[in-house]
Amino acid sequence: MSVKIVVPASSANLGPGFDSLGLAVDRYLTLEVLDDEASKWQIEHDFGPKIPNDERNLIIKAALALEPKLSPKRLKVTSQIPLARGLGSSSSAIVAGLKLAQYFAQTAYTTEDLLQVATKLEGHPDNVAPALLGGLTVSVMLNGRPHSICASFPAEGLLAYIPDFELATKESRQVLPNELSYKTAVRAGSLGNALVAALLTNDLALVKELLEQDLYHEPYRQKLVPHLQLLRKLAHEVNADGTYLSGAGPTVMTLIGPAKMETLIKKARKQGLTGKFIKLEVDTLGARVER
Ligand SMILES: Nc1ncnc2c1ncn2[C@@H]1O[C@H](COP(=O)(O)OP(=O)(O)OP(=O)(O)O)[C@@H](O)[C@H]1O
Ligand SMILES: N[C@@H](CCO)C(=O)O
Repeated sequence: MSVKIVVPASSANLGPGFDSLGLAVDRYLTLEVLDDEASKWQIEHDFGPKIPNDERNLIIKAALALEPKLSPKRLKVTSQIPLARGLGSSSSAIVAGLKLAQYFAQTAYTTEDLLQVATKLEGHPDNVAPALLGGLTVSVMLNGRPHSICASFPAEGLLAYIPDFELATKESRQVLPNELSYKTAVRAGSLGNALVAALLTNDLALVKELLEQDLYHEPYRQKLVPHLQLLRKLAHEVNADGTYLSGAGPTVMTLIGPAKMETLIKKARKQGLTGKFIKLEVDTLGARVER
């Protein structure tokens, strides 16, 4: 009986929800077990030579982080999630490895166990939580452990603009400040609080305002993603419902009804934006094992 693990992509931050809010979306990484009693760890993929095919691969490293005694397997991974684009590719790989270990381990690991290890490996919970749990997640670290509250998401459509260049999270985090002034920190926190409240009460008009008011990361990353402000301006012209930097970028996400998407895409092409547009929906299931 072949085992298949499916993990959704994720879009983190949602502006002022930096390092806390995340949303699972309907593009997937699929991990297949070709041989569950192999002589050594192997993983087939088409991500290119930079990605290892042995136990150095992030998927296998995540599996062994949870269950070090896991016996070697021959795996195959395919993915619709572009690497280093701000759609949670690393988190999808980590969660896939943890689900693999959970499936084969003798120990009954809980979802909370997986979230804890995933967050440790990724460094923050806002991509791994939606990848694991699905939907919209609001996460916080308490005593070194991640806690994620799951919620539904009010928008009726998502349009991602994926530029044709990579932006590694590590590089994108290097431009962030070490601290903020007390006044800015208080303001930034109130914007994030209000965004969560607007999302949980389906107040889309308020979500639209708050999504674009981040003070934690977008102002500093702007120079790395110059297309963000242009797309935000064009989205306002078609009366979309808010635009934010997806994760560490360079992908930009716009909340927009399907009927307006083509108009926005045409405007963007006229302005010389040559990246890929993909229409997305929220994934509500999160990571799952399919037989
Ligand atoms: N399926 C995979 N298998 C193995 N390694 C992967 C896989 N997907 C991502 N990675 C590793 O993660 C790196 C990309 O992670 P990074 O955090 O920079 O971007 P991201 O996760 O795509 O975007 P973001 O975290 O901003 O949403 C890749 O360069 C690769 O090293
Ligand atoms: N919150 C993270 C998401 C990317 O993994 C960041 O913006 O750096």
